[in-house]
Amino acid sequence: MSAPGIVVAGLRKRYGPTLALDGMSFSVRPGLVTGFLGPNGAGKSTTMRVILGLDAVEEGTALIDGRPYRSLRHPLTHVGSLLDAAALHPGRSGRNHLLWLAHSQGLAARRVDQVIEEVGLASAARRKAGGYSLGMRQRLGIAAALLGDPPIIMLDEPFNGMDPDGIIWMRGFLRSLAAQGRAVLVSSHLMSEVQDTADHLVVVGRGKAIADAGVAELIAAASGNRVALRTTAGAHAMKVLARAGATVAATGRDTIAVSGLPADRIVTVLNESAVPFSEVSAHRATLEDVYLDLTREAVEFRAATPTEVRR
Ligand SMILES: Nc1ncnc2c1ncn2[C@@H]1O[C@H](COP(=O)(O)OP(=O)(O)OP(=O)(O)O)[C@@H](O)[C@H]1O
Repeated sequence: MSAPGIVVAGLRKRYGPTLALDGMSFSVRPGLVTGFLGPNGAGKSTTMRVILGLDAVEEGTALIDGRPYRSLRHPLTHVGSLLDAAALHPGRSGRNHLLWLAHSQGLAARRVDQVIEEVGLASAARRKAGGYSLGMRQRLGIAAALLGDPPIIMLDEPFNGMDPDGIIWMRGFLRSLAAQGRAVLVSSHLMSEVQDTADHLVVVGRGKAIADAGVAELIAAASGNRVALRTTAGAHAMKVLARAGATVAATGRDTIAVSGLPADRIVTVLNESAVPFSEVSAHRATLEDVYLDLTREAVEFRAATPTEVRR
C-alpha cells in the first residue's frame, strides 16, 4: 500500500549558484495540521512547487498518496493548494473563476456553490475578483483548493491579509479539515497562529528540515523545568535562591527565571527570607522561542541586535 499524505525525500535543487533545496525530507500525515516554518529563503515555497510538479529537482522525490503529482489524472481530487492568492483573473467574478476551474478538471458545477459557502464567500461570489481584499482572495483560493474534495491540502501563508475575524475563522477551518482526516500543510511566519492551529511542525532552514516533531513535544522540550518569578526585590530574591542552589537570571524589570529548584521550594525559600513576590509560575516556552532557537543558525538575513550595534 502506498503511503498516505505527502512524502518528500532528499529533494535537491539549485537556482544558479543558490542551493534552494539541500536534502529536504519530511512527511505530512492525514488527520493533522502540519505547520511549515522557516526563515525567508529557507525553501518552503520551492518545496511546495516541487510537490505540485511546478519545479523540477536534481535529486529526490515528492509523492502525493504514493505517486508523483504529474502522474495524477485528476490532481485536484488528490491535492488542493493555494500558493499565490493574487493569481486570478481580475475581471472574472469569484464564482466564475471557480466554475472555470471546476470545468477544466471535470468537476460538477454544484460543487462550486458548496465550496463558496464553506469559505464564507457567498455574499461576494458574484463580484469581480479584482476588487477583492487580500483576505477575500485567500478565501477564494481556499475554495479553489477544496473543489475536488481532496484528502491533502497545502496552503502557503493562508493567514496573510486576514483580519482578526478571518484569522479566527481560518484557524477553526484548518482544524476542521484535519478533523475530517485530511493531511493539511500550512506555511506561515505567524508563530502564534501556528501554535494555536498546528499539531505537528516541520521547521526548515537553508533547504533542509531541521525539526520534524509535534508542537506540544517541541514546546515542552524548550520549556525545560524553569520557573518564572515576579518580584519587586529582584536582587534579594536572586541572592537567597542562588544560596539555596538555584540558577537565576533576570529576564525583565521585575521578572527572574529560576531553574534547579521546584516551584514549591522557591516559595518556601522566599518566604523564609521575607522576600516579597507576586507570582511564581512554571515557565512555558512559546512556539516563537522554539522557532528562534531552532533557526538561529539558519537565518540568511538577520538584522544586528541592539547589543551588537552598541558593541
Ligand atoms: N525562481 C527562482 N529563481 C532564482 N532563485 C530562486 C527562485 N525561487 C527561489 N529562489 C531561491 O531559492 C531559495 C529558496 O526560496 P523559497 O522561495 O523557496 O524560500 P521560502 O522559504 O519560501 O521563503 P519566504 O519565507 O521568503 O517565502 C532562496 O534563496 C531564493 O532566493
